[in-house]
Amino acid sequence: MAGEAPELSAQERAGKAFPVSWDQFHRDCRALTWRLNEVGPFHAVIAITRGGLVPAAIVARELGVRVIDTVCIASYDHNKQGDLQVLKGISEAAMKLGGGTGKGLLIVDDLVDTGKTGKLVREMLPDAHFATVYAKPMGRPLVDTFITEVSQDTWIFFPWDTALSYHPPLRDGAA
Ligand SMILES: O=P(O)(O)OC[C@H]1O[C@H](OP(=O)(O)OP(=O)(O)O)[C@H](O)[C@@H]1O
Ligand SMILES: O=c1[nH]c(=O)c2nc[nH]c2[nH]1
Ligand SMILES: [Mg+2]
Repeated sequence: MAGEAPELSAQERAGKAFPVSWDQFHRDCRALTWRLNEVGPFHAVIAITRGGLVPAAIVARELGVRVIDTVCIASYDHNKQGDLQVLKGISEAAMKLGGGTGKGLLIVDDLVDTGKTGKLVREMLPDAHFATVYAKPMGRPLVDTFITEVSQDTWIFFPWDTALSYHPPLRDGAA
């Protein structure tokens, strides 16, 4: 309606920014794998797409796991969370490897925020190990292993979503 303030996106509501470079992300994924190496071995990695694909590739490479499956879930349209949509479920072959409950499977995602995505996948694989690179407080209880916690009012900017651009000096009012 005319005159109404536009609804803020999740990213705008977050307020604080946590930009992550490719280099930092690779290091954080390696650090995550050091921890996961103590927990495994794992029969397969289940990547929550799309964000989980990048850490899943790095973690699987480091752990020597060659079976990788996806569970395809969409929730944030750009940066606003809508209803969760399962676009593709876990394959029969991966389900079999996890004995139907996910035992010995490793679920990987880039982050947990509200925890809605993680909760849905945990329900599909209750005995799997769930790992994320980053965690916000609301989603943290759902995760078995993660590397860095950021506050709930922080938006994480991943390298595949961003590009280098000019940033004005602080004294000119830049955040
Ligand atoms: O804990 P939650 O509040 O559920 O949010 C976390 C999820 O949100 C992002 O995925 P998104 O749905 O944006 O899709 P994408 O991975 O394809 O970018 C992120 O990759 C996590 O999967
Ligand atoms: O790029 C992203 N950064 C975030 O902090 C976030 N939270 C949910 N979904 C997200 N996507
Ligand atoms: Mg995702």
